[in-house]
Amino acid sequence: MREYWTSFASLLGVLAFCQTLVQVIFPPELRFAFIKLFNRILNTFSSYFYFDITEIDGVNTNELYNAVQLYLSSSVSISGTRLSLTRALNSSAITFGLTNNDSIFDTFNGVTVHWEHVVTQRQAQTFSWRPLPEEKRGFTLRIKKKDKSLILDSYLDYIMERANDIRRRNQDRLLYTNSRGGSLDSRGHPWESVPFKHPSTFDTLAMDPVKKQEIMEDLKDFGNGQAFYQKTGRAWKRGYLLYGPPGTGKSSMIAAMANYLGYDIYDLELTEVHTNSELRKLLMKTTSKSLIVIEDIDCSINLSNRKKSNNNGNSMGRSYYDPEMRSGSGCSGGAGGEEGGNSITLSGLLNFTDGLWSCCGSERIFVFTTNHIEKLDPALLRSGRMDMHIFMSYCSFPALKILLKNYLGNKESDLDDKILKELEDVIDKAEMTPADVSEVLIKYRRNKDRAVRELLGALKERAEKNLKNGGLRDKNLNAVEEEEEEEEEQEKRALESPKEGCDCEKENCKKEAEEEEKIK
Ligand SMILES: Nc1ncnc2c1ncn2[C@@H]1O[C@H](COP(=O)(O)OP(=O)(O)OP(=O)(O)O)[C@@H](O)[C@H]1O
Ligand SMILES: [Mg+2]
Repeated sequence: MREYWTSFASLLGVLAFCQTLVQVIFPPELRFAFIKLFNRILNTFSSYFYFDITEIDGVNTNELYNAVQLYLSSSVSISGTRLSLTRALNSSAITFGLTNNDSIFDTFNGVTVHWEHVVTQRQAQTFSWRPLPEEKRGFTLRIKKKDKSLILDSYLDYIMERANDIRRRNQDRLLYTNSRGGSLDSRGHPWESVPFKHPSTFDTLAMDPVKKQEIMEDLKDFGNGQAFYQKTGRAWKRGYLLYGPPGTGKSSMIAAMANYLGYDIYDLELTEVHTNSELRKLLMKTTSKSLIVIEDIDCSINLSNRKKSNNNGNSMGRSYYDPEMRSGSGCSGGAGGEEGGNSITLSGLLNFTDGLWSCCGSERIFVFTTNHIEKLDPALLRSGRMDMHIFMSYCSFPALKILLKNYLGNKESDLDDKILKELEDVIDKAEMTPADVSEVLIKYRRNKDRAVRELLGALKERAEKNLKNGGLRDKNLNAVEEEEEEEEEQEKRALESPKEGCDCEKENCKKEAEEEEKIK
């Protein structure tokens, strides 16, 4: 041991002597060049490559530095006794990382590399447009020369990807809106964002479990489908159309999708978009891994330019009518056509979802919602644009069981068999939305038995009312059809009626002329 210390002291002595020699022999301006040359000679004989990744690259922040920091924070092999903890803005998670001048080994594709977090004091600045931090921070990656070509590029790509993943997972979801009506913020961004904290998940969503599972699997396949989309030459995007009466969970489903995939939401207010090119610009400013949502699509765009045949009824063979016709269902105004003074068109919207521009960025999901699928143009509904059509129905028995569990903590076995049977018998006839059912459950939730009884009462009452009205949905659907027929008839009459001074040979022109003659 003593010998070891003696040799160590001699080595230090030699080094100190060399340093003094360098200082004496080389003037300060040559000293730096000498050290560089010395390092270069050392590197030539070294079996390693070293890569410095500094925090600030010139005057710009180096994205790779931040990515490495995040990546290493997730590394399972971090085992030091001192770690740095950070919580970023808009993040609810705390990440830990290497402290100053600490180091760590990492393995990628069977190759081991070494990372060192290097922190030094920055030399006093004379003048700079942008004040730099006092500390100069960076990571040094040491990698064996023979391994460099094998892994360097793919390793760095992997780090960037992992870091983005971690960032997204740690960061709160963001909800973007374009409600500023086309004006840009100080950074030239057309979207405004707020943290998105909707608690809806697929667990809380009341719907048929088989359908729910199918949607979840579809979303998962999409999220993991990069290679598939690449291989098949398809843009990595998917469209979902959610349709059904108000209060059946369309918006809740969107929130559940975003929470499930960890995506941000872009809530596109079409009435605030004035031209097709503005729509395209908005699309270009969305990030990947996001849901682009247009709610109540039938109210957002004027579909009067659709072909007549599409206007008449339900081209998809599905239709329903909301008995309580909420105020929004009338869809006043809209973004399109002369009424709103906007020139955004259906074809602009189709291009938005499926044109070449829709492929800028990737991994994006378009979600449209509507209460009236029959009003939508088939072009909008076709596969490739809206790949999956999801009908959000009135509360079914399986959905009711989910609501009872969520709101009252009741399992199926907790409920009396007789009540359960009664609920099952009446639920479909009642045609109550999950929103209506939840309202009853919220009101009486402190007394579970009463809540179930009250719900049963409300369902029976609604079922009876529906029976008396001869099935509200059918009745109202007929009313809509009659109204549409009447409108059509009026349009036909308007087309056929003679204009002033008309001298055509049409039958009704002749008749009217005769009548006028009689009156005279
Ligand atoms: N399927 C459902 N599962 C769980 N909760 C639901 C469901 N449907 C509705 N709700 C409850 O009702 C409320 C309204 O639902 P939501 O806003 O999702 O309906 P919607 O279909 O989007 O209605 P609208 O067509 O009017 O926009 C939600 O806050 C939610 O609590
Ligand atoms: Mg909604």
